[in-house]
Amino acid sequence: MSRIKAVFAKLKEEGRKGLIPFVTGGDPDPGQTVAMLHALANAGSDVIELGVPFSDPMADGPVIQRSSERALEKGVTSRKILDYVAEFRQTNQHTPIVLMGYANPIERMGVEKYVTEAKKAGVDGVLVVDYPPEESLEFSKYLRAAELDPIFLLAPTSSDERIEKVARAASGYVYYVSLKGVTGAQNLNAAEVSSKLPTIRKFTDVPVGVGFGIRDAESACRVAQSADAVVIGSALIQFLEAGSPQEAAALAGKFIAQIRAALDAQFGMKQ
Ligand SMILES: O=P(O)(O)OC[C@@H](O)[C@@H](O)c1c[nH]c2ccccc12
Repeated sequence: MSRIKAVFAKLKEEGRKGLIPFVTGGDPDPGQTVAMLHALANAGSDVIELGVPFSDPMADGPVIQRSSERALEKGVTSRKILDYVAEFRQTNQHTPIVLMGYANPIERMGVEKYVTEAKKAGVDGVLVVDYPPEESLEFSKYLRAAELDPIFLLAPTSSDERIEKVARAASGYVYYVSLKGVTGAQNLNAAEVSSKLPTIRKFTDVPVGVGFGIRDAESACRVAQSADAVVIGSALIQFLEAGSPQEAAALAGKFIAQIRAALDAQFGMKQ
């Protein structure tokens, strides 16, 4: 069973909700990234989304754009991201890692090689923002052959037909984008999210993770009423920006631990 599948099966059994932080690999300090991954895992993250920095991240708002730029300035490449994962895996074999990125850096390495190297490093899933399922048949084929989960995005604008197609191709989890906009947007509407999820669930049993605009324990708990997992990126990165790069691991753990506690207090696990 894939690590992602195992994590969601356990959450379901316990009646708990998944917590998925997003950080850009190499930001704020490449020397801190592996420690940060461990801190996120130890604070109760169920899956970690690790961003591959890219110069033109069109789905991202200013916070993640800045994060990506900082990492690029420090020379963080796709290869280095894979090395961080491999180092993390030496002592953590249970927390799934999903690589988040754009097609260009992957194509630069070569799609097949990228998948082989990702598998070797201990990656569990890959989300490529500009690879919708119909344009990434070859890529998905390589991922499946390597037993990596292709993670796809659905959005409020997705038609029922599209939802069906993506839901059927999904494994690991489906990523439902909560709003029309970019990462870090402020107009989250949990009621709107919950009205869309039954359409996705009609076509698949794969868990649904929801992200975009979740900023704190309160918004995480509201979205978790209907989602299987919540994704938090920009708010975490902003929190890290307020501290020094050397403290990044400790701060990331602190931020995620309080959201973990709020979710567990409300869903399933008795304190
Ligand atoms: O930043 P937010 O609003 O908390 O949303 C999560 C998001 O950052 C993360 O999942 C992500 C980062 N880059 C992306 C690109 C596309 C889809 C999702 C993402």
